[in-house]
Amino acid sequence: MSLTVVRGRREVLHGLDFTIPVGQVTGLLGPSGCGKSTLMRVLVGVQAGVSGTVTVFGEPAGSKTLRHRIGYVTQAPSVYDDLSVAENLAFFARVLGVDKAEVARCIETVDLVDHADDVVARLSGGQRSRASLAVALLGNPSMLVLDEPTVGLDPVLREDLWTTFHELADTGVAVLVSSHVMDEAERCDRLLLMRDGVFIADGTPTEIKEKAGVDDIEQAFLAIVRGEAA
Ligand SMILES: Nc1ncnc2c1ncn2[C@@H]1O[C@H](COP(=O)(O)OP(=O)(O)OP(=O)(O)O)[C@@H](O)[C@H]1O
Repeated sequence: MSLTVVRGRREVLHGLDFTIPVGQVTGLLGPSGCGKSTLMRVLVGVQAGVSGTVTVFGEPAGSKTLRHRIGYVTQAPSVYDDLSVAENLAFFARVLGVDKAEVARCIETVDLVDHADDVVARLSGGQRSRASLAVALLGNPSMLVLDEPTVGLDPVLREDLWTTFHELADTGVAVLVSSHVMDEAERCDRLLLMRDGVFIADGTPTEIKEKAGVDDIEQAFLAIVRGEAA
């Protein structure tokens, strides 16, 4: 059954049907307030007011058995300012019951080895995002849900992060990345374009552009919206 979510008194997701494939980076793109974070909260099992059937690796979203299989990074930094990167990772590894050896692996994956002993408060915004991502990688999740992970980062850091997302997808992880900026679209293997709580397109960037008869995703988004309004 399709996914519908009511927040407060308003329905914010209206009957969505979708799958998130493993081994790919799926972009969830749409304007601010269209429902991207809500959809992500449903997948990790923390959203109330949900109707419909949402399964992740064959289990109902939010099942206890999925706890270690999903890594989630929200828009708010999820690391402690007064601990170093390594101390943060060691702390969360203990909380999650994950092997200590994981700490070094995750720090390496996000390329923070040179800053492992730096206190988070002294890191740049991009490095802080990487530290949050490293926490989400503890326990080797099969699915990564990343809510606007590249917001506010400079182009070089954004490029590096996208490379990391693809490397993770290449190991078989299902990577879901949200963004409200359409220029991130081309970096995704597949896109779910969202507006006002519905999907207006679902496909590869090339498929979506071809179908809309334009050569960039922002134009495709506008063409689809105008087409729907017509
Ligand atoms: N706690 C809440 N209670 C009621 N409504 C909410 C709540 N949080 C968000 N909403 C509403 O749900 C809708 C979807 O919000 P959501 O945060 O999912 O959008 P988004 O696409 O992630 O936006 P952004 O890109 O700004 O993060 C919005 O209309 C918002 O006003």
